[in-house]
Amino acid sequence: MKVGLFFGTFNPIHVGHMIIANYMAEFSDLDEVWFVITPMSPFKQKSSMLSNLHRLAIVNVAVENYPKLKTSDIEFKLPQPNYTINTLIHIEEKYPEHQFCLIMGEDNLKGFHKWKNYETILENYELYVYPRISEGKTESQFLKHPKVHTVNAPIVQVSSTFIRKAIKGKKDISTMLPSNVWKYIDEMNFYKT
Ligand SMILES: Nc1ncnc2c1ncn2[C@@H]1O[C@H](COP(=O)(O)OP(=O)(O)OP(=O)(O)O)[C@@H](O)[C@H]1O
Ligand SMILES: O=C(O)c1ccc[n+]([C@@H]2O[C@H](COP(=O)([O-])O)[C@@H](O)[C@H]2O)c1
Repeated sequence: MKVGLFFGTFNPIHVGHMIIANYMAEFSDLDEVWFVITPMSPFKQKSSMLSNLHRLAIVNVAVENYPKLKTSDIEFKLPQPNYTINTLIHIEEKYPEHQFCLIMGEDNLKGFHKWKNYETILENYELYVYPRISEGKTESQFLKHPKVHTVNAPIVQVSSTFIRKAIKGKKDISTMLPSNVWKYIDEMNFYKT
């Protein structure tokens, strides 16, 4: 089976993430998309971060009605910050029967040369890149690379930061999260203080 790995902190997961995962699962040759919940992303500050288990629980709620979308907690036991190359090695060992690819926004591809062992990643894994509005230029070595595939998924400009702030500000942004996720977050009183 061909599996696309979508890495993120998902604090919380929102419709922007869901639409990309759904589009990849339905309109590319990927059989499944796995959300890999990252305890600590190498370049991100931990601001108002829910625990790993709570973020995983929210993503589990989000995917419960989509058989092609799954979650992975493989990074929970790996050293932090979580470098994707380490996770890929572990996931290959755990699931030798699957072929793994990376799902990445064009914004992340712009900074990909800063990732740990990015050359090794590119040599060994296909990258499924979706468009995002962002500053700067994507290096042509990446855009032209035979392992990089552009997938024309819709652009949705929502972020977890926006959602956290909006919930704290008592705004009703329920349309920006899957409805069962909104219900769960609301019941658990996440991000309200
Ligand atoms: N609206 C969106 N559409 C497509 N991709 C997104 C969107 N928001 C985030 N991503 C990408 O999804 C991956 C995981 O996202 P992440 O969990 O960091 O969410 P985020 O919304 O960027 O979070 P935060 O606002 O807390 O930084 C990252 O590679 C990120 O660039
Ligand atoms: O491996 C790296 O060097 C590396 C550097 C930056 C980001 N990543 C991965 O990319 C994911 C998205 O990154 P971010 O910073 O956009 O949240 C994050 O969850 C990490 O798994 C990985």
